[in-house]
Amino acid sequence: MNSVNTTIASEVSQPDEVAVPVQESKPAETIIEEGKTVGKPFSDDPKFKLRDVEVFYGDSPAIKKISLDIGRNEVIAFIGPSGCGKSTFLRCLNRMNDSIDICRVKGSLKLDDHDIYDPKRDVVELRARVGMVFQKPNPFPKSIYDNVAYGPRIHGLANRKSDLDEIVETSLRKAGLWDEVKDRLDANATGMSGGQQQRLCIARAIAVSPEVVLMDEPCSALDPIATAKVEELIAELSESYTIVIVTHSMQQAARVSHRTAYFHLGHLVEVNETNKVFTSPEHELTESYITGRFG
Ligand SMILES: Nc1ncnc2c1ncn2[C@@H]1O[C@H](COP(=O)(O)OP(=O)(O)OP(=O)(O)O)[C@@H](O)[C@H]1O
Repeated sequence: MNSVNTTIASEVSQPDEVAVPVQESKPAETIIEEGKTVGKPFSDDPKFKLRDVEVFYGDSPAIKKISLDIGRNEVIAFIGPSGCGKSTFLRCLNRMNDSIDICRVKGSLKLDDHDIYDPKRDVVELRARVGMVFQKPNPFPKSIYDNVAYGPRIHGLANRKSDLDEIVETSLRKAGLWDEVKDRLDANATGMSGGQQQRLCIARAIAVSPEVVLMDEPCSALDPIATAKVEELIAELSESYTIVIVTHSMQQAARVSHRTAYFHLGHLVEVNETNKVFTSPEHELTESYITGRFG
């Protein structure tokens, strides 16, 4: 999607050289202002409007007053060092954090102007609208067909077998998997390759016609060829869906996303067009990260 020619230092392997860690000049905490994000965190036509979001695990803050809009049909990548809160923030968008007893979420989180955390909200319906693909492919130990048909069945999206067949085929086609599996829809999904399993999980997520797909490091367990297929798929899906992707690969963020958000110690430090983040970041912490000084 974006062709970024800048060298992303931390991803270039130089086998003959010994990496010398470069010290940050100032501690990160001293150059982050709580609630202040540089760049362009807001959009004219937001799908998600997130304001002053804080997340705590027990008494420990994991997300500190983050405000961000996520646009309709935009692909936004969340990047940052391990433990900076990317996954925690992502999981707020469809209340996946609800299953963690010690997790508390504060602030205003709206999807199409409706409160995501409204106690009266139907969380099953929310998760159908905001689907999720996880780091490790997690197909059900059922047939390929039943994996994709599961969501439409429980949400009553197909009255007749022929309608269900059509949803299964369309979803597998959108996930770029139909040709590989059309002759073995009854085979168990656990017998597929890792890359096929991940595309099946994407087909399963889109079978219920979501508006948003959240992806938490969807390629970290895949080889480069399977990764390329999933990335192609993200580009195609972005025509119909809003996509939020957490990735450790800056190359991947550069390839697939329109905007990139850089997180650090629970803060959203910078968000901007992806090209800008990787060629001329505004914040010194973003620059340190993308040039491989830490992470
Ligand atoms: N279930 C949990 N219970 C307690 N603390 C948690 C839990 N999940 C995450 N945390 C803490 O919250 C902070 C943010 O974690 P999170 O997993 O969101 O970061 P991340 O940026 O996604 O990290 P990574 O890139 O390593 O996946 C970390 O300090 C982490 O230890």
